[in-house]
Amino acid sequence: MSQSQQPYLLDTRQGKFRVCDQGEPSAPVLMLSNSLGTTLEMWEPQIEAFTRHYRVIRYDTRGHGGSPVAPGPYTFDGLGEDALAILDALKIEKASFCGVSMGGHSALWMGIHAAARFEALIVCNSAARIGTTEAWKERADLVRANGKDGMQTLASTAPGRWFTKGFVERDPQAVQAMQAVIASTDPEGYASCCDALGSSDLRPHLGRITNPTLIIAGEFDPATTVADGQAMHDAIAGSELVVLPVSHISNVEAAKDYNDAVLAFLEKSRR
Ligand SMILES: O=C(O)CC1=CCC(=O)O1
Repeated sequence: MSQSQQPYLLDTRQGKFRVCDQGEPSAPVLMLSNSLGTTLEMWEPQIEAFTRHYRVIRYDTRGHGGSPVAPGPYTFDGLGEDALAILDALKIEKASFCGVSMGGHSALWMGIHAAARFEALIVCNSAARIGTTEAWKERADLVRANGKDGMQTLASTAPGRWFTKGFVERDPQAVQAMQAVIASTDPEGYASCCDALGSSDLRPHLGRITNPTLIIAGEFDPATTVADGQAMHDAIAGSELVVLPVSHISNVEAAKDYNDAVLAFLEKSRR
C-alpha cells in the first residue's frame, strides 16, 4: 500500500493541497475530483472498490476543505493546473481522471488541455457549460455578503439540489454529513469556485477530446441534466454515456452502480 491512508498536506507548485493517496503504489492511478461544496470525503463509497485495482489519489479542490483558500475569482485553467501540480508533486506521469460536477468539468478541461497526461476521463453529473454566469454570480454574491450564514442557507437547500427525495429518506445520515461539509466550507473559497463555473464554457472545445471518455448522468439531476450528458456524448468522439436513476451526487446515491460503471469502463479502456 502507498505511504498514507490518511489525508495529508502535499506541497506543490500551486500551493499545499489536502490529498489522500491510497492503493498499491505500482497500480494504475485514478485521480478523483470533488463537486462544489464537498471534499475528498465525498468519495468514501468508492474507495474500497477502486483501490482493489487502482492507486486512488483524491484531493480537496482549491477553496474547499484543507486546500488553499486564496481569494478569487478562480478559473478552470487554475483548477486544472492545481490537479496537474498534484500529479507532478507525486511524480505521476499518467492517470485516469474522474470528477463529479465541478470535478467533471475539470475532467473535460484535462481532455482539452492536458490529454497526454490521461489514460481515460470520467465526467459525472456535469456539463461543458454548467448553469449561467448570472446564476453563479448571484450565488457567489450571496455567500460573499452573508459569509457562514450564506453557507448555512446553501446547506439547507443542498438535499434538493443533490439527491432524490427517496435517497434523502433512505439515508439521512449520508445527506446530513454532506450538508455539514458544505456548511463548513469557506465562503470565499466556495464563491471563487462559483466564479470559475460562471466563466467557463468548454462547449466549443469538446471536439478536441480524444481520450476514452465515460459520461455518467443522473436521470433526476436538476443541475446537470441528461440532455447535458447527451450533448457531451454527441460532441466527444467514441465517448460512452451511462444514465443512472439518481440525482446529482451519483457516486453517493447509487454507489454500487456507479462503481461498477466506472470500473467496467476503465478496464475496457485499458485493454
Ligand atoms: O450544489 C449545486 O448547485 C450543484 C453543483 C453545481 C456544480 C457543482 O459542482 O455542484
